[in-house]
Amino acid sequence: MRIIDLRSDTVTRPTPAMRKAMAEAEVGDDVYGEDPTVNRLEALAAEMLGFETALFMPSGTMTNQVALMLHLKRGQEVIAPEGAHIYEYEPGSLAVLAGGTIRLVKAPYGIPDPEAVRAAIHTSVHQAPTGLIALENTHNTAGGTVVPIAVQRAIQRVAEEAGLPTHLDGARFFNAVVALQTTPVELAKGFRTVSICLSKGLGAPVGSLLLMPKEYRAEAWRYRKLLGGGMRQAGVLAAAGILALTEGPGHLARDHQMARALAEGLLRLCLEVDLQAVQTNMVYVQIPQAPAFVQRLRGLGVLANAMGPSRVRFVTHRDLHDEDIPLALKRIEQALQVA
Ligand SMILES: Cc1ncc(COP(=O)(O)O)c(CN[C@H](C(=O)O)[C@H](C)O)c1O
Repeated sequence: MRIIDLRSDTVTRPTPAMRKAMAEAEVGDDVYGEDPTVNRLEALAAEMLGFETALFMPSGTMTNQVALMLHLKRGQEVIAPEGAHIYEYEPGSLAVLAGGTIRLVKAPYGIPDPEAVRAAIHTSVHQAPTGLIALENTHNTAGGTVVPIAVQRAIQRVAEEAGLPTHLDGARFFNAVVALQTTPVELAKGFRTVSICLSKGLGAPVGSLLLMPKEYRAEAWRYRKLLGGGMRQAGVLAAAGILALTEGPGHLARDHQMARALAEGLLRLCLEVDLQAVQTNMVYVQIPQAPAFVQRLRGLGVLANAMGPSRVRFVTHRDLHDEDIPLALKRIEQALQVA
């Protein structure tokens, strides 16, 4: 039975072209800055997003956390949208590594109100001083939803008026670029730092990049080393990362179409799906006893994640076959009947 893996776009495996590039990659010791393929990847990412430099790291958690360490002094607070990954799924790293706290602001569909962000900025001596404003685009737990550029700009203005830096968790940055039909430079503009993942929808096996001004690089490099993220002949991974950046974005529109088709199919099964939130490659659906449902579904050959007691997430990605969505819907219907 073919297993249809809809748990996440992190499950994407390297393409044959990536494996060939990995095998042939020119490498050196990246801790000495001598891996030519890593250097090429970092220069390519910086050029694509309009930043002065980029640093290659093993995960998006690390690129986010190094950014938080760069921006926050101990005891400072980061303002972020409710449901932010840096709060929900980066196991308390903010407190452990940056020594910071977090203040979540309401963000329907992952979109905070700029005035709510302004109101959340701490100025009183009795409060943890705000040190950073972070956004997430696309926003994972809101449904893979997109934050409009106008809202990003408005929040960047709020930050600027308060003398605060901004960070973008762009784990699915290119999904937002495709959904907004904009350019990477336009979407990244105005942020002090941007984290992007190569290992999700873009298809690389490993890796993320932190985009930043060049004056941050030395400190970011040190934090990466401190966290054990200094890699040696990482060109083997960076070679796949280069293809992820050059060829990956072209596949994302299909992922988004498949998610839409899945969402419409789930609605036909009378399941509760907010179609307005299905904007990229994710579909969240309300299903009672979600963990038990996901287990039943696994037995029928479809993998998904329960993201709460009654919430299931399905994520589409480039490794899926065209027939996988109709087949998955048939199996989901069976899993519902068994309940
Ligand atoms: C918005 C965002 N920012 C950062 C990360 C962290 O990336 P990695 O540390 O997994 O490379 C993720 C991973 N998200 C993973 C997934 O969606 O399956 C899990 C939840 O951690 C993310 O969704």
